[in-house]
Amino acid sequence: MPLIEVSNLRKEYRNHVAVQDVSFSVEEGEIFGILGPNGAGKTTAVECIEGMRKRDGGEISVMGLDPLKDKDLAELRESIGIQLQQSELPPKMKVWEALELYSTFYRDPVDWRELIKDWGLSGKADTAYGSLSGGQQQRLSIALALVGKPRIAVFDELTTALDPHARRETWKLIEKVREQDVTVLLVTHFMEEAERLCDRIAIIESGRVVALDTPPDWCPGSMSSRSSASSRPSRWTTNCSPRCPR
Ligand SMILES: Nc1ncnc2c1ncn2[C@@H]1O[C@H](COP(=O)(O)OP(=O)(O)OP(=O)(O)O)[C@@H](O)[C@H]1O
Repeated sequence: MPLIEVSNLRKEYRNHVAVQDVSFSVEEGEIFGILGPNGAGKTTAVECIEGMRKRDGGEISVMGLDPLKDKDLAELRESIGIQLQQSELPPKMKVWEALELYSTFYRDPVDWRELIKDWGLSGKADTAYGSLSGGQQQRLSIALALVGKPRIAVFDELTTALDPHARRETWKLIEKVREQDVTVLLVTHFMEEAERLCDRIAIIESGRVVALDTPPDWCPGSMSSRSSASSRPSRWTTNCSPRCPR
């Protein structure tokens, strides 16, 4: 049984339909990518999965739990690690303070001192969040997502603000998360990132899944009859992968 199953998800904001019809499933142990241009509905879709937003239609099952049901949601929050958004921590909060605070959110948290070691933050425990480099902030973000010993981690544009070197370093960390038996849902703008990391990807445009595949089988040309390639932002309009069969 898939760990996450999304069927015909729909979400509206007032009179704007952000997610029209999104369906995919994620198997345990996968790194599953969600790729698409700005405003496509990627974040909205993952927030419905996390239970941060209430869907307007369709079905979602995460480990057999329905994020719309309050009883299930409490259980779900114990099992999903959600990445910190950049503005969520006060700049003066120290690394250890953030980890200790997050530990209080979970029934059975991991010892945050181990996370500091595991995620390369030794020597930074007393450093304020605002004084960390971009890469260090992302390390903390990953560590915070793992405090509750989740089965699923959701990373939404974790590498967008990073330079290419820090981005590649962060890719290694995402692989390390998977090695710890955590299933990863990864929202990204970068095709290269999806190709490098993901077992499968869903490409979302205008609130719909327009391609669902393993990265080597996917290429922008294969979508030309379903969407306008010229309307895609350059950040994710890449050439086909060298592994692309076309
Ligand atoms: N709280 C909100 N209220 C109203 N409209 C919203 C809200 N959040 C998102 N939207 C709109 O819903 C659509 C989908 O937004 P969403 O953030 O899910 O897209 P995205 O694919 O994650 O985009 P990005 O890559 O830019 O983060 C966009 O048109 C956005 O403007």
